[in-house]
Amino acid sequence: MQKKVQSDGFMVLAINPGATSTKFAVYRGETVLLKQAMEHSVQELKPFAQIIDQHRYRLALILQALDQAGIDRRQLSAVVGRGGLLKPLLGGTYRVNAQMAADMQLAALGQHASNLGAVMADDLAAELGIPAFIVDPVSVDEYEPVARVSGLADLERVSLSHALNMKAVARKAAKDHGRRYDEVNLIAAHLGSGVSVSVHRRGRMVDTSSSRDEGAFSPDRCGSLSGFSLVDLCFSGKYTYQEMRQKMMGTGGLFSYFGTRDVREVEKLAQSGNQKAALVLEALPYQVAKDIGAMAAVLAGQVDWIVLTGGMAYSHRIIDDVIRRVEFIAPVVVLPGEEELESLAFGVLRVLQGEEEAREYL
Ligand SMILES: Nc1ncnc2c1ncn2[C@@H]1O[C@H](COP(=O)(O)OP(=O)(O)OP(=O)(O)O)[C@@H](O)[C@H]1O
Ligand SMILES: CCCC(=O)O
Repeated sequence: MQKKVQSDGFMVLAINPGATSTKFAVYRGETVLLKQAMEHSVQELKPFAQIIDQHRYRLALILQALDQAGIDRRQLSAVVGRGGLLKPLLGGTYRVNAQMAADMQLAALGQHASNLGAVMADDLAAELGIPAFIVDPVSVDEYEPVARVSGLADLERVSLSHALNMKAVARKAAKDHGRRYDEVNLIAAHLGSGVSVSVHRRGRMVDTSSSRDEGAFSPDRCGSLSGFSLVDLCFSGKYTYQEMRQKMMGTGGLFSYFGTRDVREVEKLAQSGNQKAALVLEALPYQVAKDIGAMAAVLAGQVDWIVLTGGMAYSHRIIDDVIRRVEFIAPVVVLPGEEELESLAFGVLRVLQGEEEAREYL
């Protein structure tokens, strides 16, 4: 496969599929040429039985947007997608190969919108004869053996998290302080539709919690629950297996209390005097702070910075309460939103420019 390079740098399309949105951007070198987020309504995605079935539909929307913006896709040097629920792997940039595409189609480790990223990138790259990549997928696993022990011999703790954004903001926080990611100790918390809290010890993400199955709840995920109560609910006959999984990730968290995943709507409820909303909005940062405290113990208190990121980091009500509870541990850096498209594109640029080797997925 030939490397296409324009006179003014490599041109990369980055694709970040979320549960209800597809974000994408085109970069020439480090300059962004086009950045868009398309929202998908529940109605729009209803015809697709499985999340992965949406890949052609979402890709067609991106190609339409490129045409409308006058961007010739034949000029692209590479396509990169957000990496999904793959086998556990080290952080870095991976070439999409047949094994990865097949694993994403099968969704053996579960359905997740990020599974679309590799498949969409691969589809377009194959048409254009250019390489497809993913960077720091949700299954980045840099745990040490001690972090894998769950306390029940049947089960092992797994590393599934918002690795892409947390590694990106951890790198940024280190760089902004004149340090390298691999020489500092950080705790990064991604506060989005899902919450992940992670420990970064000298460039490796050695422990995480994720509201998908552990730790703080989030706008639509329930996080840790009382084990006995959960088992009772599963066997109560009230819900099917699929419904219970949906409760853990999709209709849990704030959604289960208020029927919305939007923190701003719950904030409005609280401001209008709804006491339940005020209480649940107090519990969310309380639980995030508890996770951060636990991760500080992983580092034996040797924490350079705590970094808070994700959409909820725009909420003063939430973020100020987390800061109040954890600032005794280390200085807190707030980087609201996400750096995911940029991190995807820059991860690939490092490979195209020969600064880093692409990893092979086995
Ligand atoms: N300005 C804001 N103030 C308060 N909350 C906000 C604001 N902007 C976004 N949010 C909240 O952030 C959450 C979504 O965050 P984000 O956009 O990072 O998530 P996502 O990309 O949908 O999912 P994920 O981060 O789990 O991949 C929503 O609950 C939203 O209401
Ligand atoms: C699957 C890990 C990240 C998330 O909760 O979405």
